[in-house]
Amino acid sequence: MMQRCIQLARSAAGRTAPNPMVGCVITQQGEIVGEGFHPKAGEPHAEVFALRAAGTRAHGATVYVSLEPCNHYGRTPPCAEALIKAQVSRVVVGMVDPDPRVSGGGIARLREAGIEVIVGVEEAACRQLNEGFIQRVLHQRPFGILKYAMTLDGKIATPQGHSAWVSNEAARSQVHQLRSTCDAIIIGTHTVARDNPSLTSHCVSQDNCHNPLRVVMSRSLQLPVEAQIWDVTHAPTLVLTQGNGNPQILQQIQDQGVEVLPVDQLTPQVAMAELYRRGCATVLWECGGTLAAAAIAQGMVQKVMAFIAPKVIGGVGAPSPVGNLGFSRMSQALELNQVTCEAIGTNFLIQGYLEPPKSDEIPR
Ligand SMILES: Nc1nc(O)c(N)c(N[C@@H]2O[C@H](COP(=O)(O)O)[C@@H](O)[C@H]2O)n1
Ligand SMILES: [Zn+2]
Repeated sequence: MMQRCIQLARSAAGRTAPNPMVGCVITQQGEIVGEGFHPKAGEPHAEVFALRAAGTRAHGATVYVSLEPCNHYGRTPPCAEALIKAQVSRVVVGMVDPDPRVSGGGIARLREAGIEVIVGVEEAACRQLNEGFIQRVLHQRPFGILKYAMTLDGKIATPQGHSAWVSNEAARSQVHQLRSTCDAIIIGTHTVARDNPSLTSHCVSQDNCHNPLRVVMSRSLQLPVEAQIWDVTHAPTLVLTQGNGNPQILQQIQDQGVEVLPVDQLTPQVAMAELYRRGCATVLWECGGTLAAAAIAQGMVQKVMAFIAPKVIGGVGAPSPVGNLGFSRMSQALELNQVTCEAIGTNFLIQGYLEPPKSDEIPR
């Protein structure tokens, strides 16, 4: 049932920030009588939809929910009260809500009302479902994912910068799917100029056409006038810049509907702070090696997703996915945790989590 909750929750992936993805299932004698998920911040919580579907069959029922029911008045009233009012008997919770407005309070309120509460069922999966929300709430910044595709010899392009395509079609389609679950994607000046990416989800499935906010970090504004990313018909674009870059390009892209925001110091940290302010929970770094290294060094990358293609392109000057981190010894290498490896046809996806950087190891 908790796996079903997670599946329901995921149907709103990319659309709930700053809120979490949550799914809820209500059962009577093992039979599902109501289901729901949280579709969007400002709309009712998953429990409310499931209770509506169950109606009077919620009396004496067991409720499964991937996140602790809330007990606060936010954009919506407390779910704990709704569950008490519906006279459910038992609530099975995936994980405690890290939001300090809830954080154990919902569970305590249900127990106080005489409802049996079981906590921590499929907890690891529930935590993974909401790694963006957890990062946002606990660290006041979005969860950063660095994604790249490289050849077997560690190159993301030829020495001339040509990169279409490193990975196979199935891997690229998985990236489109990934984009549809993110709130923003960041690239730098060179990626716009060299790759001309659209950075959309290409409407991966009928029920998920969500496109994240596309963010270009550009100090110089030495950007092409013609680029797919300036077409804001299907997805918005934000250019973060510093100082007085090229005023001509600035005017031209603004005329097309692109938002330009000058900041004092254009760094990955400042970009992520701005995206946090805008409500983002999960941010994808699809940038080149220099920006990727800066993002890692500033602790703005929590997860790495590396697509590896069995190709060898060679070339001493061919770019690699991560630029200079200032390390000179292999013992300084950043090791990923919870590593998984998945075959996608003849390509591989290796992913894992980065420890937060120790300030004495990485130059900032
Ligand atoms: N248990 C649960 N189910 C949901 O469907 C939810 N969206 C939440 N969210 C929690 O409530 C906070 C948001 O409250 P409002 O939507 O603004 O009323 C969010 O931070 C979570 O703590 N919980
Ligand atoms: Zn709630």
